[in-house]
Amino acid sequence: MKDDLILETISVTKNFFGDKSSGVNNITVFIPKGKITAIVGESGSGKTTLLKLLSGTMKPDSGDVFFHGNPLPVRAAHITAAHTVITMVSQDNTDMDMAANVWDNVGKALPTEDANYKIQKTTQALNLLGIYELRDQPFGKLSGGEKQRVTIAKALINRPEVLMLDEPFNQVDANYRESLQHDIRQIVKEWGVTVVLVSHDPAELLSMADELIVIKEGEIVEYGAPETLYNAPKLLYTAQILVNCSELTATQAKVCGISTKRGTVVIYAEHITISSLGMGARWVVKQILFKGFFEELIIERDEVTLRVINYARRKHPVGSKIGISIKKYYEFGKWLS
Ligand SMILES: Nc1ncnc2c1ncn2[C@@H]1O[C@H](COP(=O)(O)OP(=O)(O)OP(=O)(O)O)[C@@H](O)[C@H]1O
Repeated sequence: MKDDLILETISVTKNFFGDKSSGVNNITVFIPKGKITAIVGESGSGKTTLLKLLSGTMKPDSGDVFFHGNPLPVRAAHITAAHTVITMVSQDNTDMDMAANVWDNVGKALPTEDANYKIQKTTQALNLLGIYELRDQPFGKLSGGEKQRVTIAKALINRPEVLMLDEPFNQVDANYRESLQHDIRQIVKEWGVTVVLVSHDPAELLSMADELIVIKEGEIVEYGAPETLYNAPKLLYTAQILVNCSELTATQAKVCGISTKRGTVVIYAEHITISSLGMGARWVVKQILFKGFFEELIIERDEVTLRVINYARRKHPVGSKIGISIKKYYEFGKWLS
């Protein structure tokens, strides 16, 4: 095993009730040390199962999981304070005491009764996640985002080597999410802690993760740096997960002035510009999605639908016609313009 890997699975399979379409099949994956690796994929693709196998909280039917090159022992699903090397934060907050305050919830993860040590470590963990001011608040009364910070503080208090996060931003509103992502990145940099996380919304992780593992129907289908997978996905599945794009058949592509010998081309919304209004404009604006400082227009022509990013907001109402110019499009394997 290379020094820069911390966890690896070799041909790991875990099915539920003997159903091969459940869980994960024959997965070999390497988790780099001190980096953020995100497992992405459609719902039910096996993300959480893989996370549990990597954390040693689920036993594979076959195959091996190694931690620092040694077999990873399987332990109880409910992680106790003694399990300090790999910690897992799940979405359900089941190991948090709703009535107890933030301080007690976080401090109880320490495997010691030494009062001074507890004060020092708990203060440090709360400060790390920017929640020291919440220390006297009952956990149950916090917002989703605050709760998530508390559970992460608790998971980090014993300075684990690996932090596993299952959908960490699910309950967190958009503003709060960015600062939490930023803080997790800081901790990774400062402490060298390895993070493995699962997300439903991979687009938001493009700036956060160092590596992406793309999983489909229980198998890993692509793996690499977010930028690489964004710019040159090998599979349509990956493009659809990571990018705001439209998939067109060769016949539909013709409507856009694209002639292709492939069965499918993909057009990213960001590569379409609005070029004309009035006479030459043949695309009808069907829907406008408000995205803050820009809009996404859903446009249609001859039963072809495209998505277009529009920064000049409120200029093209529903029902109006526009002309477009497509800067480039993607045929799997190469960009064309
Ligand atoms: N304990 C279980 N018993 C039976 N089937 C299970 C169990 N856990 C997972 N599965 C099945 O295995 C498959 C993968 O589930 P998993 O939770 O790993 O997917 P996921 O990608 O994390 O899904 P989601 O994004 O919806 O949370 C699904 O078909 C799921 O129904």
